[in-house]
Amino acid sequence: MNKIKFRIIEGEKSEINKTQLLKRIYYKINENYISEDKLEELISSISYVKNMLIDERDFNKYNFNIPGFKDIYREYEMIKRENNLLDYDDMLTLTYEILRKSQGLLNKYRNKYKYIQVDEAQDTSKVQHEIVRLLAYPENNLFLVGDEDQSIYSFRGAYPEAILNFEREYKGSKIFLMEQNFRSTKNITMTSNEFIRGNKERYNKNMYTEKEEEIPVTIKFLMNEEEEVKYIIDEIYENKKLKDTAILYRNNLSAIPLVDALSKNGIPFYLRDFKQSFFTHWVVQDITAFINVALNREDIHSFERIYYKMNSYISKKAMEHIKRHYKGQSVFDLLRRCPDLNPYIIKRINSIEECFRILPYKKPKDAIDFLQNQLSYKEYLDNNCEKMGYSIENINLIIASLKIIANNTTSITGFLNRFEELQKLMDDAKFNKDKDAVTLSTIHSAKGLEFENVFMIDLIEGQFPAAGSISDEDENYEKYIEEERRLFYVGMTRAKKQLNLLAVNTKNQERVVCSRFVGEVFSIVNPVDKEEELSSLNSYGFSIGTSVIHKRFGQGIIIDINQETVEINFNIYGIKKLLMRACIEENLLYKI
Ligand SMILES: Nc1ncnc2c1ncn2[C@@H]1O[C@H](COP(=O)(O)OP(=O)(O)OP(=O)(O)O)[C@@H](O)[C@H]1O
Repeated sequence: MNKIKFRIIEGEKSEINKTQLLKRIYYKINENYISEDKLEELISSISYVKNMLIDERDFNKYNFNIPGFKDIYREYEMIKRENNLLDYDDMLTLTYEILRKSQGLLNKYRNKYKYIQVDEAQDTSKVQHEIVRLLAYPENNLFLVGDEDQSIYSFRGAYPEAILNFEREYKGSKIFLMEQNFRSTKNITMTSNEFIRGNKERYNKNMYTEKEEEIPVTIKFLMNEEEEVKYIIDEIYENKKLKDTAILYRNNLSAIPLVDALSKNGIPFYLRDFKQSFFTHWVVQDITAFINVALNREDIHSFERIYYKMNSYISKKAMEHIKRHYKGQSVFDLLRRCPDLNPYIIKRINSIEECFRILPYKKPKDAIDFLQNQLSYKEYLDNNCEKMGYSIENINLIIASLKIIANNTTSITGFLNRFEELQKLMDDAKFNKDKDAVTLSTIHSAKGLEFENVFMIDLIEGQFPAAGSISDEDENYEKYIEEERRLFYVGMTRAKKQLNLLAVNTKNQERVVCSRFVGEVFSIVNPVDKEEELSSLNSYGFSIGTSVIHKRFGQGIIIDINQETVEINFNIYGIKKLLMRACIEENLLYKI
């Protein structure tokens, strides 16, 4: 038999590295460098295709938000095939292929393993389940342990349906529900149990605990992100149990203002799995380049990064010209000496230089607003983000995080220094793992962990559920929301004694809508008798001016009401007229 030697391309140390290879292919196909977050998305998408056993011909049925995805995928597969390279996902698909083709090998392994046990079955992918199915047949001595309510990796191919369809797929099998919770107080167990019932794709479990009720689940609506951080710090000072406290968030970016505030207050923290990609993100690099040019008009490298991102009408040819003649002078002086410039362009160069002259005198946060508006960087982002495959919501979140750092500094040099300090603080925080320190983590990374005291923060629509690439008109929207609800549930069930859910009214000075999931928990911890609610409604329950949360439309204010209908001005969806009885009977509307 011919032996083929395969090489694995995973990990930084491998001879041929998967990420390097994908970066190269992306560049070849798109003639553009791939950013860190896009690279992550590309890797997940390839994993998804492999793990879900998706045929290339069906790619158009899926929403892969990566320019040239099909061509990148083909090229990646071809290079691996021609060079006998494998990534981790290929190890699964290849195993599956070999076992299907070679009856001899399949029999060998079937005989070798009489009993098969699978843990974390909710995170097991379709191809993994298919391999298990082949190996277990015909005895089917198969035992899966998992919790479909904690399945949070479907974006990279986890396949919880295998648990849900188990009895149908394996005739004569049995399901045992493990309903006793040994971790959390009664308050937390009952609230999270009720909450996850909002999902349909699940076994109907009745989680219970023999622990005491203890502290009720707390929901706080805070004015803004500064108040949110202040609230957490005050609570931590009161409790002082650093090691037993975790602050959990949906989006890695939420860590930035936290780190800023915790470090200033001398509270040690351990940062799980933070991706430094924030600091190297192209938007962050653009903004620092603007500031660098403002501080030093001779900084040609920073200028080259941004000259075409500010509506300057400076051509590539002019840029090449100044690079050729550059000897450490001001880029603006050089620009004015370019040949063939018309008076309009010269006027434009002068006005841009004036903006860069003013910028250092502004407060750091105003400086970011200024470069966005006066130097038209915002317009550049608005016009180009979607074209380049980035969601503008995400880009705005990144800018909002920068503004929070900026807001806590007094000069733009102070801002740049703090920015560097934060990078170092976050880098060093990974060494605090076993120290007496508060844990900061995304919910994804907190899976499997537990803490006495848990804060879930930034619980606002757009962040949780995240503003994904999926619209609410999409047929898969409900599936998407169910996955987000499971993630919320994973966060809630990390808490042993105290669970604090925090939402803000404004972020980056803009009104935001509280997460629908907070609304759902709110109605669980503040139950109302429906009949009583209906009769009080007829009199004074809800009235014009009452602030409400609607499960579907988020936060709003009642502007008109009668016995049958209620008219609400929603922050995001505008004015809607709804049937009062349906809102109450289906638990859709809550006062806040
Ligand atoms: N039979 C038991 N008696 C007492 N305590 C238990 C028992 N089983 C588990 N525990 C405790 O309950 C907590 C949760 O257990 P464990 O982490 O094993 O559960 P899990 O199902 O993996 O949870 P999750 O999937 O939510 O992370 C731990 O603190 C563990 O020590």
